[in-house]
Amino acid sequence: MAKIAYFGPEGTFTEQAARGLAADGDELIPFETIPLALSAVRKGETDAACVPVENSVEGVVPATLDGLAEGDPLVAFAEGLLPVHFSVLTRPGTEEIRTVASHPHALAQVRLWVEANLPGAKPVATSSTAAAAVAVQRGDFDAAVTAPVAVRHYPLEVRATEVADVRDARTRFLLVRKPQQPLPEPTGADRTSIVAAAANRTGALAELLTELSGRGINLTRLDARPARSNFGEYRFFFDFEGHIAEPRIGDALAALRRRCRNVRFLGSHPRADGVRATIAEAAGNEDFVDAADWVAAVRRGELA
Ligand SMILES: O=C(O)C(=O)Cc1ccccc1
Repeated sequence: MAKIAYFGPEGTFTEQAARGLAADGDELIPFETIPLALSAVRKGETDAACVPVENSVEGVVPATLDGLAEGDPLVAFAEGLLPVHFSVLTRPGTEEIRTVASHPHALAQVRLWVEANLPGAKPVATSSTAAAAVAVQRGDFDAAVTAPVAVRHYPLEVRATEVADVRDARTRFLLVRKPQQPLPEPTGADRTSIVAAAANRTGALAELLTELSGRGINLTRLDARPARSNFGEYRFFFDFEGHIAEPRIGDALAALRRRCRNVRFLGSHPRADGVRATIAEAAGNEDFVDAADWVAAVRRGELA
């Protein structure tokens, strides 16, 4: 039985994702912000934390990327994918809707709907979609844009369901934990994540990318975030197909480390969508093993 911190309060999309990833009997504990959920697992108060990482419409969740790049290391060991459409909740009997509250990612995904259906209503950012429901219940705002499950937790009225400007929007969530534990086994449909503070000089990022492309490794995401300490310096977040246990990925990670001392491993785990890695010609694991065996044989004086 594990304890899992999640980005709450109760009724967030992240709670829904955490329930999908948790085992029977696991205890789910809400935290008001992403940094607080990450800090719970760092301090050992929980065994894992569930946080959103990227959305197909709005892109990355900056608090998660920054929270994983800084502080004691954490590694992702599982991921979940949720379809994202929203419900609009009000206090029962509300007639005029002047303010619409939600997490910024949610507001960005219902902007057209709000303009068309609640003209003149002012969007207000809250820490999460469920925090917006709490604020509406308290009387701070008129409407909340929430996950469909939120209405089960808060005594509010559903004014609209299936709200989304972009159909088929999806959000990816991670389960992270401290690194001193075995990594999940490779499955052939895995994702590896790293963050690297590339040097501030011509070609530094291109060199890192070339190490991956030269080994036929397909990137699934590349993001830059400010390093925060020095204006103009950036950290680069790479997600790519494959698992560190594979020779071809191990070889690439060693090369990245050689080029950039400041590289942090953020996890290798199965992909939620089950998409298998594309392997380029002469870049399969057996090619790397065969090449290393050949060098070893030559060194032993057995071949030329
Ligand atoms: O606020 C929430 O419910 C979250 O879990 C973050 C979020 C916000 C909008 C879309 C997906 C996830």
